[in-house]
Amino acid sequence: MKITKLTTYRVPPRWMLLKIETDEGVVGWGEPVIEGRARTVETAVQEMEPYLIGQDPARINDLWQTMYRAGFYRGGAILMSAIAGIDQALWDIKGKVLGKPVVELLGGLVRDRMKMYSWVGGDRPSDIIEQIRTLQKGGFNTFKMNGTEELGMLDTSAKVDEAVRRVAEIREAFGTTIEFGLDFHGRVAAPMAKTLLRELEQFRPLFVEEPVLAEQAEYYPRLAEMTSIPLAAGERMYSRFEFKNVFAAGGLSIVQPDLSHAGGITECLKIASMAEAYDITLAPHCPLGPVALAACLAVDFVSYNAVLQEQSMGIHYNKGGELLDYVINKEDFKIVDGYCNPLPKPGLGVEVDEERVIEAAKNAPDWRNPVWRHEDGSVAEW
Ligand SMILES: O=C(O)C(=O)C[C@@H](O)[C@H](O)CO
Ligand SMILES: [Mg+2]
Repeated sequence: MKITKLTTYRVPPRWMLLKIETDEGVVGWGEPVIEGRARTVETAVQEMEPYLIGQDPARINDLWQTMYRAGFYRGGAILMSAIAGIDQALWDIKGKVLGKPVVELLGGLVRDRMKMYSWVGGDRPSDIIEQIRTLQKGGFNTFKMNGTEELGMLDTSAKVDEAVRRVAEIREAFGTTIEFGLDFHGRVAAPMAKTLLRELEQFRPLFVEEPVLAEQAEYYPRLAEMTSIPLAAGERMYSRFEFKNVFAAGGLSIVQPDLSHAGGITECLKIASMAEAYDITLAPHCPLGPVALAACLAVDFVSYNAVLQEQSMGIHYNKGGELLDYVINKEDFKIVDGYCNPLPKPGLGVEVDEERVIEAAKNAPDWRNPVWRHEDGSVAEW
């Protein structure tokens, strides 16, 4: 079998889908994208084509290593997202050729169902109680929200109180009938992280995500020393070579590689097993589309340390498109009592509605995250 063609489709709300065709008619789908840089990743995918056209799609490991090493420069959000989407599509092809779900090619299920969580509150957290109540009706009992709005590198007690009050209200309303993670989203600088973690400790959030920016990862062990709140990070780290330094330094309890940013299934499987060796849990980042989610689930169902899976149904970013809009087998993604079952179909398990994708790609948005500014006019971490 030979790879014959790669086609990318940028589609609402802010995703990109990749179709890899072969000379025997088997097609694989991937989701290479960096939110807000879809066109850049699209070009990176096109620049990877010479490594792929005419090659045997079954040789995923050789194709992965070639895409990673042959261009001399490596790593980073763009190149690793391009490789990620191509890798996903190659696993999809392999499963379809063998008539098996990817999980079966990876040694089979380590669990029967996977715990899912849902976002609430939006960019500037609000209406959280109501949104939790609504999602509880859909069976969710685990949630994530932004921990703060814009926050200065050094900010006021009032801002700290605002963040704490929001969390206090959640515990007041739901007690321990629900769990929730707080995403600091890189908005919190080291000077404020210590204060916020100390003040939030009493409410025992399930985790605090990106307690500081990924480029400040040396703070993870120091922050972990002063709090019992599990610290989570990983969406802005892109290969096992980045994660190894963080694992060795300590501090992380949860690692959150993104299957569409960190080299795909081939790379994230390695990151997951490295994490397990350090007693670190796995909770793949996935505010994206159905193929990315399917790739996450393939890793979740074979990784003992997988504990939670993000999914984007109802997420505040999905304006103009929803998780299952481009999926024919929607029923396979059903979430029951907050859990998702393994996707049963061969390959990644997503039957892509290609006509819908092609139609939607005609109005591809150029999604960008907003540029926030502090009161003094300086740019704020979004
Ligand atoms: O889902 C998360 O944990 C996020 O932090 C969302 C962020 O990754 C946006 O997708 C960036 O555009
Ligand atoms: Mg996040």
